[in-house]
Amino acid sequence: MPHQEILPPVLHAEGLTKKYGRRTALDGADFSVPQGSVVGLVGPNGAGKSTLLHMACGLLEPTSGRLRVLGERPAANPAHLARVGFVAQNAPVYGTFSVAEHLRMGARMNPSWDARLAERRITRAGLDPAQKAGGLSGGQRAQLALTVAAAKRPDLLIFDEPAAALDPLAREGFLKSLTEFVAELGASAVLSSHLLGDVEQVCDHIILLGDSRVQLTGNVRELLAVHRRVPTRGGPPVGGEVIRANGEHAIVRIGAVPPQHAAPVTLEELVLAYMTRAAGEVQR
Ligand SMILES: Nc1ncnc2c1ncn2[C@@H]1O[C@H](COP(=O)(O)OP(=O)(O)OP(=O)(O)O)[C@@H](O)[C@H]1O
Repeated sequence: MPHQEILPPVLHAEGLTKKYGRRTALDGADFSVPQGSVVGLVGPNGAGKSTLLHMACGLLEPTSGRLRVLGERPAANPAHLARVGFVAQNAPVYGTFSVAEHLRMGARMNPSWDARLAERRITRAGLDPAQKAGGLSGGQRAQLALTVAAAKRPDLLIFDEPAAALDPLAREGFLKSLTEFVAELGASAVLSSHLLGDVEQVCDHIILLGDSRVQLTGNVRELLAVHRRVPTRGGPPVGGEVIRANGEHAIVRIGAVPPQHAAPVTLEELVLAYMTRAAGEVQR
């Protein structure tokens, strides 16, 4: 049998907790995501998404618990730092530097810099190398930030709300580039987003945060396979755990004997059901 290397999870958390003073941003999070995944990190405002991403990049230390990125402590050493590319919220770039200067700076700072990949991508995105980054549109800026993060050939790309401010066309272009980069590099990616359509389009794994806790996590296809929308006309649904009952339907996590008249759910319905349940628990 050929030797198969077992890769550590791209992200692995046990009891991961972050407090800012008395405020708890993340409370005892447990999850594990296999390498090669594209992970959607979703949840309402203030759920702890940026906090989690900043811990994964080593910008913040957990208060307690454990987080491993590609099998090591976040930013454990320069070699590990080089394996992770981070694009912060609003795709920050240096306004007075040209596109070409961004690439030169990237080459100087990263030993693994792939100049050909960077130049090819800049051309494909239609960016003028001589243009100052301050004059780029939001979509162009996002493409530049993505290229700079990806040209160091990381094993993991992390994005904090990468497409939030982009119009639908620019967003589509950005998500297409992201998917192509991930495929070309053979990398994993984590992106936080409020846009469930984007998550559905590019992610094969989700982590849903709500009320500072993990409400749902797993492979999207597997999660969709074990949830159903069930009519509530004939009384409360049987055959599973009711996640959310809403007027005529309930979203149910199916048990050993699936409920009758059950229909498949979309990722949006699933996420909304768990988010609503988490919000209800907070109000109680
Ligand atoms: N530096 C900080 N000091 C104090 N509290 C903070 C700090 N950063 C975040 N918080 C709090 O921690 C919680 C989680 O914030 P975080 O920014 O991680 O959420 P988020 O899910 O990324 O939100 P959004 O979707 O609005 O960007 C919030 O209650 C927030 O007010």
